[in-house]
Amino acid sequence: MLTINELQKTFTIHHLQNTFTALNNISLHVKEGGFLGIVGKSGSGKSTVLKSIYRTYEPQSGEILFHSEAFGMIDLLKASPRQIVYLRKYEIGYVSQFLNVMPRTTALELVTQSLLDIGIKRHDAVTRAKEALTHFDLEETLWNSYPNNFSGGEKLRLNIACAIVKQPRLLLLDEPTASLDETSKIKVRESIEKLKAQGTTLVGIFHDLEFMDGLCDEIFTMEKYVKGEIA
Ligand SMILES: Nc1ncnc2c1ncn2[C@@H]1O[C@H](COP(=O)(O)OP(=O)(O)OP(=O)(O)O)[C@@H](O)[C@H]1O
Repeated sequence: MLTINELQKTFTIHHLQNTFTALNNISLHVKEGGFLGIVGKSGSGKSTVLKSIYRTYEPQSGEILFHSEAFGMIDLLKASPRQIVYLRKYEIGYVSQFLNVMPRTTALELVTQSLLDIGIKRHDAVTRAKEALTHFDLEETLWNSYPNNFSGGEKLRLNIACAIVKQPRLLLLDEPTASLDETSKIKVRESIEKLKAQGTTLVGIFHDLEFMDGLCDEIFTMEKYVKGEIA
């Protein structure tokens, strides 16, 4: 489903005129329906890998081969902006700790919209959106409120609902449970298990190794790259 070959990403800090390597020849593979957990020290490049797959970042070299339903085998680094927009809409989901709120869009409308975007009829979209919000324990009193004033945990649960409700073929999870309490974490785990059972392929970063236990099929450990050496 996803094969990364020799991925290299450097960042240039312009005001310091300094370029450093964040990813040095990363190669990994995730089979269809599998769950790969990425672990490693802080700053070792875990989020950079996910952001490169989602094409938020553009790596300098390497390949990210994704088995797309629409485009067949595609190198995400070479995909056109249109193809990336399509894949983000229909095939690849990304959940982080942060919510991109749309101005004057209520929580319910936000989740509904992500279903309307993929062609679900409004009536069904609203029903499924309500089910997702209920599942993630977002109080009904909040459904018609604007999320910019939500607490961190509420925003996060809304964010997860928006991504999961679309049932993407590949779901990238960038520490989505970081600020959640135990009960909410269990909800997220249940949803991930359900997605897995439906055949969704997952790549996730979780600091909480207990959370990953029994969920991941494989673990990839990032090694921090420092000045030409593996630290
Ligand atoms: N947009 C950026 N511009 C400059 N440097 C960046 C950028 N994004 C990440 N980095 C740097 O790249 C390195 C890897 O960052 P990344 O966020 O991928 O690490 P991580 O393993 O996910 O860390 P953590 O576990 O702390 O979230 C870090 O040194 C970070 O400061």
